[in-house]
Amino acid sequence: MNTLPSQATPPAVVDRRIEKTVPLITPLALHDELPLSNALAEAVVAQRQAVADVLNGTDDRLLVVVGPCSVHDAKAALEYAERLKPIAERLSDGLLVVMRVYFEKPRSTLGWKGLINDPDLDGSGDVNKGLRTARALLLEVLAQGLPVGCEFLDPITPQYIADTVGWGAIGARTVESQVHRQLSSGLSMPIGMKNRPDGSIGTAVDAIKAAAVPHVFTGIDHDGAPAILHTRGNPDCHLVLRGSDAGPNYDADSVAGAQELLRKAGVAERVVIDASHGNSRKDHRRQPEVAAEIGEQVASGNNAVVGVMLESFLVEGRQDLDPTSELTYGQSITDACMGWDTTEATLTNLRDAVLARRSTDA
Ligand SMILES: O=C[C@H](O)[C@H](O)COP(=O)(O)O
Ligand SMILES: C=C(OP(=O)(O)O)C(=O)O
Repeated sequence: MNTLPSQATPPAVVDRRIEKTVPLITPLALHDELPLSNALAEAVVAQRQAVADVLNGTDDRLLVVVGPCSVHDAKAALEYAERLKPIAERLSDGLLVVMRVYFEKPRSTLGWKGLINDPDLDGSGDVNKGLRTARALLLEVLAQGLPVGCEFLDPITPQYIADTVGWGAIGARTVESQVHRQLSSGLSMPIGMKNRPDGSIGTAVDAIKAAAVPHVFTGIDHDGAPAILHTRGNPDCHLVLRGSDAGPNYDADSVAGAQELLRKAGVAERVVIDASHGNSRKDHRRQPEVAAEIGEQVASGNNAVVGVMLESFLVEGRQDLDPTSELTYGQSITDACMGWDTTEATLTNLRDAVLARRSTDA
């Protein structure tokens, strides 16, 4: 459906490159359709507090954000959640497991932008369907008893799903953006700020400082009406080291360097390390060894390492989105992921590292 510009605006100057506009469901309508029950809302509040406790060191476990690079098939993501839940429970003496349920993909140039943007995987861009599918899946994962982690990319979509999210990320490509820092200052959950793709950690530290304080910016309210949002500031933002185009930054010296930057900036010295992306040089087979090295730092007593991120799915590797062939069930269509067996072993090693750190601290 095309909308018309205001009578007062000469058509020659408006929307010259907008092909069409389609009405977007309001946040309220989506929440009414797919409500978060009181019981699940209480769970989300508790999950966010649990994440904050790990970040603040009042809980000595490791936060582990693990799951597919992106969700393209809700059924496979739910099967992943069903498998993850018992492992998360078994390892809960050392790990706080959050399932990575990523719906928004920031692209370096072009590519599929995630399930919210394009749920039919064909460029048709049915965002209303994407939001419905995403929210329904988030509710199902929560019902499994797992906290969820999402990247926030589009500044409007949080109004539709953020009530279900226990941990969020601002990605490497947007961490310098004022829009994303302002957004983070108003989000209700802890937010990980990733180092920039070129390796700049200072930019993520700046983002942590910027998001910690109140901001005023424009957005939409729950009714979908344009609104001026006044935020309170988010004290739970933290650094995520994800390596860079030039190579990894998970080694002990890089972590010490990052701690120094955080200390100088006057923010908490806590670091989550992403074992994928630049840290695995985008080779999923390296993630277990990266996680093992992170585990060694943890086991040797480094309390600044508070979390690990892993990209993992039912089937290892990745596949191209090719309209002429069937997709392999449970395999990533964005970055390559570890497979299920490797994931379970990697999580177990990380738990053992936490137990070793605990015995060193005792
Ligand atoms: O995590 C996912 C990707 O690394 C990110 O979306 C960038 O992907 P691209 O470089 O293939 O666009
Ligand atoms: C895009 C991602 O990571 P990064 O921002 O570190 O590239 C991601 O985790 O999906």
